[in-house]
Amino acid sequence: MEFATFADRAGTIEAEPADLEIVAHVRDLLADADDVEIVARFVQGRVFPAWDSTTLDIGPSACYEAIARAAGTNVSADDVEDRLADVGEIGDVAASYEFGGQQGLGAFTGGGGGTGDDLTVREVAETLDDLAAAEGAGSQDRKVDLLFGLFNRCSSEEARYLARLVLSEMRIGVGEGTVRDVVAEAFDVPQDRVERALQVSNDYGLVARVARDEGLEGLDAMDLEVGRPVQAMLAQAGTVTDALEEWERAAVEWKYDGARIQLHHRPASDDDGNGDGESAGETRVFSRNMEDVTDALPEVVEYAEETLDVPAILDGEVVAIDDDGSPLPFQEVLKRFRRKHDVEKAREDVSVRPVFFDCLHADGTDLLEEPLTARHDRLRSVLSTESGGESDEDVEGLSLLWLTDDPEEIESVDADALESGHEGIMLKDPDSAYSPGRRGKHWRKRKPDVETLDCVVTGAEWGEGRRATFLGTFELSVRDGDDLETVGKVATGITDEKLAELTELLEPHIAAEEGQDVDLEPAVVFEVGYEEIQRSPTYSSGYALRFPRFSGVRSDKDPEDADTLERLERLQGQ
Ligand SMILES: Nc1ncnc2c1ncn2[C@@H]1O[C@H](COP(=O)(O)OP(=O)(O)OP(=O)(O)O)[C@@H](O)[C@H]1O
Repeated sequence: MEFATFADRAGTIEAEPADLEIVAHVRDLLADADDVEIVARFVQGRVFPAWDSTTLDIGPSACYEAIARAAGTNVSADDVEDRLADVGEIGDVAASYEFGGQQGLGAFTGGGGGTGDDLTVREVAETLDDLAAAEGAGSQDRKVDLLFGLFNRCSSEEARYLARLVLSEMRIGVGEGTVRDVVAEAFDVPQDRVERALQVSNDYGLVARVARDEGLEGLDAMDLEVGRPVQAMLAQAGTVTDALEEWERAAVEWKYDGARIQLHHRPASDDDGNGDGESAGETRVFSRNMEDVTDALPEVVEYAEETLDVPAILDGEVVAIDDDGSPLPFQEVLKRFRRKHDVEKAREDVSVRPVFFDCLHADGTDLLEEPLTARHDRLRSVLSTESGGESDEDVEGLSLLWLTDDPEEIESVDADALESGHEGIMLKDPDSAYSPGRRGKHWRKRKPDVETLDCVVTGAEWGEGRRATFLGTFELSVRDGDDLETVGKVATGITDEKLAELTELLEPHIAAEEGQDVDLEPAVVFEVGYEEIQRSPTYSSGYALRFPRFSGVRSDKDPEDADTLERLERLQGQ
């Protein structure tokens, strides 16, 4: 499909207010697209599959520079930025220039430019792949060159959607749910089977292509793949009473105070069955958001290599421990989690150990549909280094599980969990399947402490005096659909050292500044405690947090994972 056609259809979808009509337009778009795999991603504003943590790694200013270069010699990146400040949206800005005819890479890549001649969605996808792959010295220049080459071949409308795609701001009203429904409709396959295929693959493009080319049979044949992460099953807050009432008995586990990991392991073998001799084996570790964190957690890799002798996908938590093996607070894990350099040194300071509580796949068999208790049994057997007869306590790295209908036993498990330095307990429905990406009622978390909120940091103020070089007084927001609404400001509970760290973290996300006030693009999530939620006209959410306290950065969460206005309202009503 030509990118011009895609841009034209995207424009129609964006202008359409009615949901049903949007679905019809997207359905026609997918049905007409030869490159349905790419179009199904682009229309959601995705360049890569949902499971793939590859990023373009190109900031707004590099994008402005590419636009400026393609727009002509009289335009600078600053002009683009100024226009953005006036117009407010990068798509409108890009569409306001005339591109093409600039000498440089665009001229060599066959584009006459400006008329949307023959740029295809595939060429855009391939160029963005190259752009993402550029690394090392000079890579930023190479990225700008590649992007310039694309813009230089764009008509205004193509440029509008290219700019938005590159900066993850597509926003034409097409979400995951729409694409899921549309794939079912467009290729005449049942919705629940599309849903299942999405759960195991996490790839809307692939599912669309398989549905089109291979129909139901192809979809049903899609399985989990070791190495391709699955969305984590999530929990709701809950009580013991509710759990026992609904399920009669509950599977009770400690709620380990660490960070979620998903381990994908394929052991090395002499022969992988393909008749082509040896296979090297592979271990990958993914975070809650499916980012590849393997290199940061060598202990987990070592554990897998020592323990597992069948291919497996395991779900668990990585916990930081002190020299005696006692758990350290969650923030210590996060220090290790995204560490890219000096991992060995970091490991000397804080070491981590994995604890696994679920098994999604073992030795060629997917287990998502199996009941929790069966998955736990399978987990025990894959983690057991000696054969047979071991209890959970004897198996290193296995989360303990109590199956009980006795509230007193649950209380005592809870007390032990807290005593051991963990967060409390999880209550799980023993008969439930594993539902990737769902925050369903089959998993419930029970935490003793007051609730905290995970808020997006949307603004800040430069400090005064000795704090003049630090950002402080952070503006907090919660999600409301696609919007962010403010709920308060947090300034307390933060040391100077922490402020310096937060400044370093937030400074790249400054979108605008006026005097001491700074607007931040949504990128960072803070966990904050508070005493009360009050109704208040001061903030756009209509609520204010009383005595908000900074408790940490949720670097494992994206703004899309932050708390919602709905949750705030619920908590306020309690
Ligand atoms: N035994 C366990 N079973 C499931 N999750 C566990 C367990 N122990 C610790 N956890 C952690 O608890 C989290 C479940 O809570 P939830 O689904 O609400 O995630 P969350 O939004 O990260 O919440 P929280 O801020 O409470 O960690 C899991 O993501 C996991 O990281």
